[in-house]
Amino acid sequence: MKKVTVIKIGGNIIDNPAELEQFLTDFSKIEGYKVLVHGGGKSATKMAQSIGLVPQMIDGRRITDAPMLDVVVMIYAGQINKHIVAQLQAKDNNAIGFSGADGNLIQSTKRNHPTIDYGFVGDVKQVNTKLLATLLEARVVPVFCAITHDKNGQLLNTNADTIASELSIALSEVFDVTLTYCFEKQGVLQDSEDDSSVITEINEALYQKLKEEKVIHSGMIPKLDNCFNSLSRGVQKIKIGHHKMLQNSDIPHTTITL
Ligand SMILES: Nc1ncnc2c1ncn2[C@@H]1O[C@H](COP(=O)(O)OP(=O)(O)O)[C@@H](O)[C@H]1O
Ligand SMILES: CC(=O)N[C@@H](CCC(=O)OP(=O)(O)O)C(=O)O
Repeated sequence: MKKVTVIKIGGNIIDNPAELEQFLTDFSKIEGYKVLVHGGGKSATKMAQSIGLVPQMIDGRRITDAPMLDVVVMIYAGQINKHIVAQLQAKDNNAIGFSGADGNLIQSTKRNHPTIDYGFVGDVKQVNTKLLATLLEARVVPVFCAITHDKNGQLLNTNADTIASELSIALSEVFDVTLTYCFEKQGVLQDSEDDSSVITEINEALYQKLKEEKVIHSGMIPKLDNCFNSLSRGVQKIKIGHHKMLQNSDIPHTTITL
């Protein structure tokens, strides 16, 4: 089976131009088929606040009313996505930027929660694996933002960690997939403020224990939930860590196991 590397970067890297440039240099050197998924929650929050909107997150998901949807489409599918694509082109990677609406690559359904109105938030329903595989075989480097669609003309805001996970699950039907979540820390840490406390391997039992002890909290909870879901649905390998590990596998990081 051919291999694919799926990498997700979050808002803390994107918001720091020097870090982003360094990440893209490391990413551009990865050989073989690869897919980049980016978030940008931090930039969207700043932009929303600058025009008087009040950002609200529940369980790691942004409440997305119509004005907030306009902001996230502009920031994720526009500003961030196009800058990343241009920077990858400068590094001789033939990147193309996609939302889930482009080529019907990621179709989702509007979240229907019994008590919380998330607004225009989508849960992934289906990936166009065939088109994605064709793009990879044509040596395109797909760059996905956190916007999907419902196939009835409605754009939806979808958590970028979940997009990376769902794309990886879909690609596992055809490829041997390694999914890496890159962020500003070295991995899942015993002490979230101490980069030297990397937990090198974490399984579901250890995760539950560390969650109860509040060692793992906030954004790391949905990230790890996505990881265990992906592993149980066919993804071969999942890592969490700093992007330095992309070019140097000796750098400590966390490997997820079932
Ligand atoms: N045990 C832990 N180890 C590392 N990070 C942790 C841990 N527990 C909570 N976190 C938090 O999880 C965050 C990463 O999740 P998130 O904010 O969704 O990241 P991103 O969107 O940048 O990928 C870190 O910035 C950190 O504050
Ligand atoms: C529905 C939902 O919450 N969408 C996310 C999408 C961006 C994202 O996931 O960005 P990070 O990876 O930088 O956190 C949001 O708007 O924050």
